[in-house]
Amino acid sequence: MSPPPNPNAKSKFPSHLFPSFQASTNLREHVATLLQSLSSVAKRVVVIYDSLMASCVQDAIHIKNCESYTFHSVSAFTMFLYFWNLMGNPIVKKSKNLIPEVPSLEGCFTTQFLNFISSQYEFHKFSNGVIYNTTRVIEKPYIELIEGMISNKTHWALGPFNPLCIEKKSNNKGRHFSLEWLDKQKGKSVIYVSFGTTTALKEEQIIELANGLEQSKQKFIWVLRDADRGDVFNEDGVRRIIELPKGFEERVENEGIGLIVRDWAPQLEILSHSSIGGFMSHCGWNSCMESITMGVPIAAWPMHSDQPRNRVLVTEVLKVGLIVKDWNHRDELVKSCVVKNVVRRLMATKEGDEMRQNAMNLRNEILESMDEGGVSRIELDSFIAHVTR
Ligand SMILES: O=c1ccn([C@@H]2O[C@H](COP(=O)(O)OP(=O)(O)O[C@H]3O[C@H](CO)[C@@H](O)[C@H](O)[C@H]3O)[C@@H](O)[C@H]2O)c(=O)[nH]1
Repeated sequence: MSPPPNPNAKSKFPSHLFPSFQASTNLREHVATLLQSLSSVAKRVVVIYDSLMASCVQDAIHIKNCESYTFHSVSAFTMFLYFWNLMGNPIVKKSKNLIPEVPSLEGCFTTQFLNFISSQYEFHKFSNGVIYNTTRVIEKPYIELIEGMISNKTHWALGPFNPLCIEKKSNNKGRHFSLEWLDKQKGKSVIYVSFGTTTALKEEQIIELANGLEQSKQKFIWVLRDADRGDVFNEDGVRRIIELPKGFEERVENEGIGLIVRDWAPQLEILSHSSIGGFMSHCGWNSCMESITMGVPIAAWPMHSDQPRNRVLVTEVLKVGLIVKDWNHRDELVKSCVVKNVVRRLMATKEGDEMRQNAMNLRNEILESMDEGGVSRIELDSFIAHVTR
């Protein structure tokens, strides 16, 4: 049973989810039974498994017509750095200017979780290939560096896995209230603030963020929710009522400045809305991909895991974002004046316009890459041809 998230923990890493990771290792026998039964009725059984569940799939190697492919749900940039660091940072040819300085993993994970990752990685040797939720349009150099380092496997960049075009419903029936609110705002005038599914902020930080958003005088939608629990369907137990500064919510909503969403928000639909001009994000890789594919620049506030390194990719390599939280000062509060300044820089300056343009250029390149003959299309076709050969 996973405990609830702890917003006051020193590390923002969601250790409360660890029992779920451990529990997943019990699936090995069930997976093996399933694969055996499928293998007797199919020409080939193809398993694509999350890299953190490699031990569950280890028996696939003993099934003659079964193949397994590791899926990494993080950026190729962070995967490259992880492998490269494991190998002792060897000199890599043609890597000049490609490997920026990045934070160490200190403060990113718990030791318990790092040990869990290592215990799963020893089973990757059994996989027939590796899949990434990325595209060569944005991470070609890092995929090529991985290919150079791990040359005994084929690597496929099959992302982005999120839809690139979101159809707008013809009427408002069943549409989320945040989208209706966005319909009334000017183009690219609203910043979307959300920290994914694994972050719970402490009260003082929420107050600083609220004040900073209000002082920025920019419009915003803020998804104010705690990290998911291990069992997202379990409604039992006390949930935190997240307090905002007195009168804040009524004031910003009555004045039409901002909107607070206290539950699950339709992130992709929000990001694809023409009124959105920026995304304050923890830099979880799905959020980064969704933001880039919707042409929205990022105000980067990494919390844990791969996020501090994704921050480097977003702000320094791709140049589609600004830093809110400096990882060297991760134990300090982000003050309201910092929030105010970054939001204004992103939403209301020429520098922000340039980043919006950079993000839009990447979006367009990604869209083109999915057309016949484009790099992403070729990669997907190559994977399909491989598993259906
Ligand atoms: O109200 C919400 C909150 C989240 N989302 C979606 O939930 C996903 C969140 O994913 P992500 O941005 O990657 O953040 P985390 O949930 O924190 O993801 C974990 O997993 C990622 C890899 O899959 C890592 O990169 C992160 O560091 C790790 O925290 C995205 O698809 C969002 O669109 C919503 O749609 N509505």
